[in-house]
Amino acid sequence: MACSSVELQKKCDDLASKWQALVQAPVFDRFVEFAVASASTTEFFAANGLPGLKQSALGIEKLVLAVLDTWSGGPFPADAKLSLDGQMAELGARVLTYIQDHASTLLERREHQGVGLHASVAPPKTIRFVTHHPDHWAPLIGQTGYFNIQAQCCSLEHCLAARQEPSIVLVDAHGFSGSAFADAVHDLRERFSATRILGVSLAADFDAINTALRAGCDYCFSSETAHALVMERIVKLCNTEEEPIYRVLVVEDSKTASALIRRTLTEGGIESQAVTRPQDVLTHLMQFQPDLVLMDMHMPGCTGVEVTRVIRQHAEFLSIPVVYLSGETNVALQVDALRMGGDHFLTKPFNPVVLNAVVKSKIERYRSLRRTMYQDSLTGLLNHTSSKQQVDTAIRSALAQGTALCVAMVDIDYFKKVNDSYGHPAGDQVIRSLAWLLKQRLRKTDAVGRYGGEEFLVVLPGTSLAHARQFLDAIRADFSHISHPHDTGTFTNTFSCGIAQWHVGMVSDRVVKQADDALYDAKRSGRNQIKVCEPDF
Ligand SMILES: Nc1nc2c(ncn2[C@@H]2O[C@H](COP(=O)(O)OP(=O)(O)OP(=O)(O)O)[C@@H](O)[C@H]2O)c(=O)[nH]1
Repeated sequence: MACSSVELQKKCDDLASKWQALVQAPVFDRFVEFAVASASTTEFFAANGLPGLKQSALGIEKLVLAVLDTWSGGPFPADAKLSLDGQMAELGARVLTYIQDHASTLLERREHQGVGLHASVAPPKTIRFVTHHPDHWAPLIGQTGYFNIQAQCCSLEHCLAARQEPSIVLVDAHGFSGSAFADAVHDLRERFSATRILGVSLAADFDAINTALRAGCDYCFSSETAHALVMERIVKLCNTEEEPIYRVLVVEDSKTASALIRRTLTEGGIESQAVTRPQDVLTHLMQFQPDLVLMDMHMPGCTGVEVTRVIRQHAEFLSIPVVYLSGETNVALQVDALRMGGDHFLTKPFNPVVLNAVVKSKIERYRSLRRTMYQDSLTGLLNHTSSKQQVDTAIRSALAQGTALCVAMVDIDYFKKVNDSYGHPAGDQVIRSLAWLLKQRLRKTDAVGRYGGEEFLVVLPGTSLAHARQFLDAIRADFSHISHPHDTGTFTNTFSCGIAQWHVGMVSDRVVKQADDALYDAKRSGRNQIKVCEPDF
């Protein structure tokens, strides 16, 4: 969970207080506030990795949206009130149980990640295998330890009785009869609020997957899925990073309308800034760096379409989503506005739940598009250009803060032989394994990128040469034990590494070159080892 117990309780209390306000005075404005809060609560649970709580909140949101469609004042529908009362009480009880079970949250523990030695920072994630065939999963369980994940096989009853929620439960459908698998998943979903549930060994048909998802699985795999793909999902789930908060620039000349829009965005957990003069839009875009622009259509001296056209003249804002929000009901004009570089059109008065949903879905798309520009597609790490930029950024901050900085080059040994002996896909899997391992073991402040084919660049701010060596050597030793699957068995592999320490006056190319020279030294000295570049100042 990425939030603290206090934040979780606050979110739940906020929803409850809006519900109470509505019960006391059932007026439409209060209902809209409750509607927005319910959508925001669902998203809050989803964003913080709480799928069980999300499911409960979603039930409330669905009821609310049904009422929003039909009710606009007068006595609040009695059946809806009864259902909402029940679901609010159930959610409150579930949140309370969850908080009591989690005296120290992952966030509280995570805060320690910025300090100390790398190898001891991240608390291990836990995965439980609920299976009738432990031998089948033994090789995969053997791998997890290297990724700082504690795995264990157990019975369903044992798993349900656990005091601490595991990060992941993998439920193996093989060996469950009739509806027992769906019942097991359902019980786990009810019991655990944050655990991700993986259904494996399912029949590869629509009904089997749909039933598993309905019961509460978050991810489904058929019996034909390779273990490597299940492992990839497990590592990804354990590797989640926090998304930076969404940012929206509101271009609107009416201060009242702007305040209303911004309040709705805040309810949805979105940060915003307002521009009342269209002429100031470029300055705000540069300074605030939003993910989306919400644009009024008619402003004094300028239309929203004209402002969008000016924005689109700047290469860096060519793809930023622009959503028009206007009282304009003329469809031809709306279509024209979209043709002129807009992405969506919402009419005023706006439905606040829909506004936040549109804004968020547009931002998600935009961010994932941007990610492809700086991420390597095979590993999800930074690509060559972005990893070099990370070195420059780290040098600037080491200079400003007067702290240490080390840069390392990591290269898989005899990789050509892997491709030649086991095939290119097996080679790709080795590259991915090393990428996951590095990512899993680094601190939030470190950076790792895929520098070339089987070569990685690691940036370790605030780290001495001795610590960098100790940390990377532990990873080297672990990597050499990981068995990689191929068609008829498994094989192991090693890597070599060179480390250089940055000193004041060194440019990024020089420190990277020194790390590369040290890597060459490690290769020449027999591989599967680490060499450091001795300071030459
Ligand atoms: N499977 C796979 N292979 C790749 C990828 N990128 C580069 N390679 C291969 O990686 C191999 C690198 O080989 P070499 O540079 O000779 O190095 P090596 O065999 O690892 O030998 P040493 O580095 O000296 O230990 C080449 O055969 C490339 O084709 C990739 O994305 N996937």
